[in-house]
Amino acid sequence: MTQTAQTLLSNQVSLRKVDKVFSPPGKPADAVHALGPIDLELHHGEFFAVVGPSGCGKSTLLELIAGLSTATSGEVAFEGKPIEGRIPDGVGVVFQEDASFPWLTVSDNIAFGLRRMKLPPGEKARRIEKALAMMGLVPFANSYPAQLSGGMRQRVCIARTLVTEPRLILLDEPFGALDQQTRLLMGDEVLNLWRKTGATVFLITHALDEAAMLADRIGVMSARPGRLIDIVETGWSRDRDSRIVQEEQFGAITARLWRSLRQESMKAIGKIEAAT
Ligand SMILES: Nc1ncnc2c1ncn2[C@@H]1O[C@H](COP(=O)(O)OP(=O)(O)OP(=O)(O)O)[C@@H](O)[C@H]1O
Repeated sequence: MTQTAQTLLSNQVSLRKVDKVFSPPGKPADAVHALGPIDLELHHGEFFAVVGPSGCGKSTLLELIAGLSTATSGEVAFEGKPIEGRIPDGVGVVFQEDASFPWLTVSDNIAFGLRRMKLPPGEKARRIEKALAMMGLVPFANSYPAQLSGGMRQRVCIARTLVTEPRLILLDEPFGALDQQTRLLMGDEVLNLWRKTGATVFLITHALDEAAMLADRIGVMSARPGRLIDIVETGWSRDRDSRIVQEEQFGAITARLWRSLRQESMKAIGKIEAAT
């Protein structure tokens, strides 16, 4: 096999020279160059996190991979096919805000993830049970979101994505609204589901410690327009959990992330101050 063919096989997502400019119609002076140029390959089964200063284009990057937004130039592909204007089959997305439906039970919230899939009823029930079990929600299957904590509601949202059995899971700051201890424990949950499903995970986070604990590789973005200025390999084993935050290597990784980010974050804050 040629090296190019091998690279194509091992890369699940590929971004080539991708730029995103938001241009309000009829107002060229208000165009915002949000991102790019970006080149990035995500490997099958890896855990990739992205950190970057506020407003640098992290969510924009995730939306391009999710097919929720279209690149102004360049190519974005999932499993060798261009991503065009819709979430590709095999991709699941979880957003920061609690997106559970208050009028549905936990079970029905999870079933909602399957609404567009034609599955035999037995298979539907099997997947819902599996997702409930994987996210520790079995005792709450008939509860309503209002009866759950914020962390549990976010688990419901993750379970709703899991039922589709995605090969790539996109997480946009999914624990941003949770307290620090719950975030660490949710990190363990996500590591567990990453191991059990074998899916690739792409996580956007503003928390350097979260990226350092969870990811195999961490992409560091510059201030807007966001480009990748560093990629840090953590070197953790696949069976890691939140206890690694006590390890020396953990401190070294977060220190390296901060070294790469500090100046970019100051630029981002400078821009905010200049604009206000
Ligand atoms: N639909 C849009 N129209 C115009 N500008 C947009 C749009 N979406 C995002 N932007 C701008 O693009 C830039 C990048 O936004 P994005 O939300 O991707 O950044 P982010 O890194 O995720 O931010 P944060 O860390 O604050 O969540 C910002 O300047 C934002 O205002």
